[in-house]
Amino acid sequence: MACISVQGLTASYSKSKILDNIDLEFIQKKVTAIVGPNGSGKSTLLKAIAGSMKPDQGIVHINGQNMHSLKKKELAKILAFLPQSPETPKDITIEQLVSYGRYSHQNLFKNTKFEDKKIIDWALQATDLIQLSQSSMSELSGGQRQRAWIAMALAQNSDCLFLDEVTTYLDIRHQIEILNLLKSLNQEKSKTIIMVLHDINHALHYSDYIVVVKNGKIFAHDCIESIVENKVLENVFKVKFKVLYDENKKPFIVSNELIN
Ligand SMILES: Nc1ncnc2c1ncn2[C@@H]1O[C@H](COP(=O)(O)OP(=O)(O)OP(=O)(O)O)[C@@H](O)[C@H]1O
Repeated sequence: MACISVQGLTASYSKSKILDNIDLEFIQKKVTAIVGPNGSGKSTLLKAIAGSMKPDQGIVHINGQNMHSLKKKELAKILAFLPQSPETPKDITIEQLVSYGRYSHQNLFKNTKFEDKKIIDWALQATDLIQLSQSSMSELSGGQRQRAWIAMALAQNSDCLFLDEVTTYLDIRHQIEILNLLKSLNQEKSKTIIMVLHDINHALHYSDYIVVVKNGKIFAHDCIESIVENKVLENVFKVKFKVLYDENKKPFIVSNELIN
């Protein structure tokens, strides 16, 4: 069953059309990686689907509901979106930033403070930020800041997570920690994860499906096995990939040769 269905999505900046009449269905409770060349429209696609950019045309349904008819708080309970370079507010601590993730769950009549605090602490723990929780966001390294934003998205505790290049700035250990965490949220808490990734091996290892974007269109959308079998990634990136398999029969690629 699709949890997010996109029909006829077209989006532009000023007068230049970036996304051209896109139809797409994301499968509920699965991990989908969006890959494609620089400038192909991946971030624009994520923004337009997540509602942070107004499309020219098209409709997005989430769990059968027209996304544009949902109030901000309702949408935030269903979907958390972490853009590529979020603007960091000055003079707030990591813990304060993460607590913003609870906004959609708070209301005037019900005291949810204890539950909120528990989830905020869990998100800080999961992103290895407990020791830094009282540090100011303006004093952090790029990777620490990125982890704080991830923690905020996790604290939102929504069904779907939309993440744009979530591993940017992270060292290899934190990259794997975050990707393992996302996979476990998918497997144990049935979260639907949709993430733009540049690292093809991460996409092959951590996702169930891959969407390939090229020139503002969907070039392919398939399971890992078919994407690899049909040499889709070679065709789109024009790079020769040698495909190897790990002990769990998961494919990974080695590449150092361009296709002209
Ligand atoms: N705010 C903006 N204003 C105008 N043009 C933009 C803006 N953001 C992106 N673009 C243009 O839209 C096109 C698609 O950009 P987008 O960021 O969606 O691509 P991408 O596939 O995510 O790229 P990358 O892999 O480099 O992050 C590019 O040509 C880019 O220059």
